Amino acid sequence: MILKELSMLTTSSPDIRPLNLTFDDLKSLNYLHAALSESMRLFPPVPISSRSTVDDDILPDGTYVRKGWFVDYSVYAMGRMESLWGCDCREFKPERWLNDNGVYQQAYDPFGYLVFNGGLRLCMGKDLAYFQMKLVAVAVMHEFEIEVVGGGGTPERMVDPPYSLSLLLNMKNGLPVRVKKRQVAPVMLQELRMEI
Ligand code: HEM
Repeated sequence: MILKELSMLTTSSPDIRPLNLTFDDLKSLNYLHAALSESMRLFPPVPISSRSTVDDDILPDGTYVRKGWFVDYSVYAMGRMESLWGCDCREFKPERWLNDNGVYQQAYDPFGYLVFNGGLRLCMGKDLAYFQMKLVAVAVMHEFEIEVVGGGGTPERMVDPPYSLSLLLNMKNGLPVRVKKRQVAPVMLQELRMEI
């Protein structure tokens, strides 16, 4: 699906010329945006977070916390909760982020998706991060064919390489892939006159 979406940008650019992209082109990649959100739901780059209380308090569910206590929450576990995502919560399904017209929509409950935290402490680089991820994904997919080595699963089944838990979520042994260079010119970002 991502390649199909990408091909809509490439039809006007023969392979020998650079693929000229604008910010609006990147914005229009709804399926890629959804696939990134879905990847981070299952594999959040910041998998666990912690807060300490400045005073005695009572959490919305009635849990009592004393001054100086730590309250941790697992973004990784939240991304796999049936109560938040439904019975297909363990499936990789970018469509859950798209409305009937295929346009990206935010998660129903923004506090159920804390990949970039939420509320007043929402990550200030969120939009920039999506922009960078989309740009890199487009550039790589345009120029290379990538095949996961060792059977990474089918589109219906979630690819689940082993991860090691730390402050950031790292793949334990990396993800071996076979890379084949395609005979195409590189991607250019028009506004920045930048070759990716
Ligand atoms: C996929 C990429 C990224 C992820 C998953 C991410 C995630 C997060 C998370 C979870 C927090 C909350 C930390 C906390 O309060 O415990 C945060 C805060 C923040 N992030 Fe990001 N981030 C990403 C990229 C970026 C980028 C590219 C920038 C800047 C260029 C950025 C700038 C910030 C800043 C300034 C805060 C502090 C916001 C505040 O506390 O008011 N982040 N990010």
